[in-house]
Amino acid sequence: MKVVSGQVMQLMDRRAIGEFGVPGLELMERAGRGCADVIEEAFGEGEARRAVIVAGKGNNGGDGFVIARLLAERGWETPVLLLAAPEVVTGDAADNLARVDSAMVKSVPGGILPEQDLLKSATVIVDALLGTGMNSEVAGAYGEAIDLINAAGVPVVAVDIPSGVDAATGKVLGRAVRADITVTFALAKLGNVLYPGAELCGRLVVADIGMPDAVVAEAEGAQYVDLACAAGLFRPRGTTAHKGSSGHCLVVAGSTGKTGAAAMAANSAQRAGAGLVTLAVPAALNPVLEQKTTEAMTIPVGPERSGYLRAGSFAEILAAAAVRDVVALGPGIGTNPSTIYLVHSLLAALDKPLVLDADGLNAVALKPELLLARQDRITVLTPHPGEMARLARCSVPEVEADRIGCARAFATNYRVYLILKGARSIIAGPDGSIAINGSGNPGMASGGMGDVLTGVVTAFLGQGYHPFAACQLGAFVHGHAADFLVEPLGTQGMSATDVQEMLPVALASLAASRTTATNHQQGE
Ligand SMILES: NC(=O)C1=CN([C@@H]2O[C@H](COP(=O)(O)OP(=O)(O)OC[C@H]3O[C@@H](n4cnc5c(N)ncnc54)[C@H](O)[C@@H]3O)[C@@H](O)[C@H]2O)[C@H](O)CC1
Ligand SMILES: [K+]
Repeated sequence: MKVVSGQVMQLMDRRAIGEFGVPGLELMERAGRGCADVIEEAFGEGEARRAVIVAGKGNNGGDGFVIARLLAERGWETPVLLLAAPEVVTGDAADNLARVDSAMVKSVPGGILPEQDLLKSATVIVDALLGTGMNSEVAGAYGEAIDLINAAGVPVVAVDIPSGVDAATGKVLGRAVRADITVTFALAKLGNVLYPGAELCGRLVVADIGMPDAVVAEAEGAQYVDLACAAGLFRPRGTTAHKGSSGHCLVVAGSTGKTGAAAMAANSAQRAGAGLVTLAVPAALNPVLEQKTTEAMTIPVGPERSGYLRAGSFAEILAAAAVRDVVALGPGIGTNPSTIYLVHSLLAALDKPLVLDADGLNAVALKPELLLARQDRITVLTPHPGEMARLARCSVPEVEADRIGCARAFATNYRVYLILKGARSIIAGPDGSIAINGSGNPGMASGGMGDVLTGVVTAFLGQGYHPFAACQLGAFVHGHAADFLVEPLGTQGMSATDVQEMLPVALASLAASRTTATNHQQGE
C-alpha cells in the first residue's frame, strides 16, 4: 500500500475539495464515520458505552466532534473534553462542534487533569487532539493530556495518528499517545508505519473517505511492503522450472574468521530460490566452506595459503562472473588493502547485476565515485546505518535522523538501488522511488542477518526480478521468515541461520497469499 506524508495528505484534501468538489465537511463526516464504525465494532458490546473524546482545536478535533455525534446517535454517552476555548475552533471543525450536544462538551483549555476520573470511567478514549497538523513538540496542557490518556488504563482509539507522533517521520515530538487502534484516512501516513509511531498506533485501520481515485493515484508517496504487496511482486516458479532457469548466483565472500558470512550468503541464495549458487572464496578457506555448504559449489581463488581475497584473483573472479547471472560481493571479505583493490577493480569491470554488502561497502566508501562509473549496470547496496554513514560521509545520527532522505539522496546521486537496513528497512531506487519494508522483528538484531539478506536479494536478482522489486522482495522475505520464528523462538536467541532455513516457508506464504488473492478476484 502507498503511504504519504501529512503534507501530501493535506494537498490531497485541497485537490479533493478544490478540483473534485468534495466538500471538506463531507471528508470530515466520512472520517468521523470511519472511526465511529471501528469503535462500535471493537468496543460496542455491553450496556454502558462511554466514549470520552479528547479534542484539539484543529480538524483532528473536528473528526472527534463527528465521532461524538455519531456514537451518541447509536446510544453511546460521548463526553467531549475540548482543550481550547470554543471560539478558537474554526471551519469544518466549528461546524461539527456546533452539532454536538453542548451539554456533552466541556471546554478545558487549562488541561484535563480535573477530568481524569472521567477518563478512567470510559469504555474507550478517543484521541482527537492532534493529527497531521502537529507542528511542534507537545507540551503544556496537550502534553499533560497525553500522559493522562496513557495513564487511564482504558483502551484508546487514535484519530488519524496518535497525538504526539510526527506524521512525516513516525518520531515522537515530546510525548505521544499509545493507542490500541488508530484509524487513519484515505492513505496511511509515514508516521503510521515508521517506528516508534508504528508501534504507538496499535492496530492500524485505513478508512476509505471517498477520496477521488485520481487524487490517490497521483499522490506522491512511498510503497509500504506488506504481505499483499510482496505477494503481488512475487512470481512462483513455473511447472517447467529447472535449476538452469532460476538463476545462477556467484557469491564472492569470506576471509579467515568470517567463513560463516560466506556460507550464510550462499546458502540463503539457495534457500531463496536460486537455481545454482557458486561461492568464490580464498583458497585456504575452501575446505571449510565445502563443509559449510552442500548445494552451493565453491571456487577456491588465490594462493593456496591465502585467507583473504587478493587483487591477483581479479581475472579468475571476472571469468567466473561471466557465466553467472548475478554477483554478490562482500560478506566477510575483510578490509585487507589487496581485497579493497580487488573490490574497486571488480566494481569497474563486472557487467552482471552486483549486490554489494558488508566490507564490500566499506571498500566502496573509500571511492564512491566508482559507483557512477558503472553507469546503468545494476548495483544494489545493502548498508546498515554505520555503513551508510561511511558511504554518505556523515554520522550515524544524521543517517538515523532522516533515513528516507539519506537513502534517497545516495541512491539518486550514485544511481544505485539501496536497502538501508533497520526497523524499518528503507528501499531506494536511482529514480528516487522509496519503499518501506513492513516485515521483521527485534529477533533479527544479531550477527549474520545481513549476510542472509544479501543472499536473498541476490537470488531474486538472479531470477530476473527488476532490481527495485528484488530489493522489496528480498527485504520482505528476509523479515517475513524471521516473523515466523517469533512464536517458537521469541526475539532473543534467533540466529541468522534460523532465518535462512525459514526462507522457503516465507516464499510459500507469498505463493499462498497470491493464490488467495487470485481466488478472491475470481469470486471463489
Ligand atoms: N484527508 C484526510 O486525511 C482528512 C483529515 N482530517 C483531519 O484533519 C487533521 C488535520 O487537521 P489540522 O487542522 O490541519 O491539524 P490538527 O487537527 O492536527 O491540529 C493542528 C492544530 O493544533 C495546533 N498544534 C500544532 N502542533 C501543536 C502542538 N505541539 N501543541 C499544541 N497545539 C498544536 C495547530 O496550531 C493547529 O491549530 C487530520 O489529522 C485528520 O484528523 C479531516 O477531518 C478529514 C479529511
Ligand atoms: K490524534
